[in-house]
Amino acid sequence: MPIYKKANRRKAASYEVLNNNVDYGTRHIDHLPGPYSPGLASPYADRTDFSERTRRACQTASTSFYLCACKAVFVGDVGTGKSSLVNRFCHEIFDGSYRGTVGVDFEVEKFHVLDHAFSLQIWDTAGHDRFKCVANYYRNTNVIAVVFDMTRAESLMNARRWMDEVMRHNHPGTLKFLVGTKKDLLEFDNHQEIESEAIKMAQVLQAEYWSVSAQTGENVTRFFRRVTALAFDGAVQRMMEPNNPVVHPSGNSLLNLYFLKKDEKDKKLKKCSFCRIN
Ligand SMILES: Nc1nc2c(ncn2[C@@H]2O[C@H](COP(=O)(O)OP(=O)(O)OP(=O)(O)O)[C@@H](O)[C@H]2O)c(=O)[nH]1
Repeated sequence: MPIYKKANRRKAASYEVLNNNVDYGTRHIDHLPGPYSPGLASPYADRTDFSERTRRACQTASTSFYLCACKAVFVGDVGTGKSSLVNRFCHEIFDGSYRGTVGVDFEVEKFHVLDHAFSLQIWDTAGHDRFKCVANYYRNTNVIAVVFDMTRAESLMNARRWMDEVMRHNHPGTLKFLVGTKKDLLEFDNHQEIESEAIKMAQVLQAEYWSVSAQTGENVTRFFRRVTALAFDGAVQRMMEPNNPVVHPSGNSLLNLYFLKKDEKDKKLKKCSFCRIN
């Protein structure tokens, strides 16, 4: 029996048959997924497992906590494939036609990390200059993914500008990724060539590099699982440091209200240990 779901809340009014091969097990994470390539320099190269403190906090029977959603912002030049990447992961769909994002779109993906419920808010922003006003949404993000099109070198050159722009609004500890899309369109040699440039750029940006294809799905799930696990690890660490200034993880009180209302049951039973929301 095929599953039907609205293809995209904003972009299309049509309904598409979802791929029944969606592996919902990908939302359960009990080991920290590795980086794109273990040999590549990455600021998080040594993060190959959850930190001991996080594991202990999650395993201790007496520790019961509820983490607010972490926020991941996707930015990059127009048409680089941000929406396609997000839609491939969230809905297992790929649409070859192009419909530019208007302003900002967001998805919420629910995970179970080390047996704790955890949500990732995915903010998919428009690359077009006329939506520069969306910069307000860059605030208080936990993860920044600068997306470039591997078939368009200039989109890689612009990655620095995008990273600087988002980092102006954020803490230096924000997790940073540089993601090359449309891997399927490149021959092996071309891919190697652009990849070596991208790795240099990732080092400059102090970001972890990934190469993906929304068309084939290559590396998409791996990438999102890595992002989620690192964000979770960071959130648990911050939760355990009560003396640190509380930086609100999602940066949008209206959205938090929405999630809290949605999880009314959870709210009654638990309170967010990080945000101290009662
Ligand atoms: N072959 C191939 N095409 C892709 C891939 N990812 C995206 N595309 C195509 O590239 C075009 C732009 O993709 P979008 O996902 O809409 O790009 P975007 O970055 O969200 O664009 P804006 O919202 O305007 O910033 C579309 O025609 C997609 O089908 C990919 O991995 N492989």
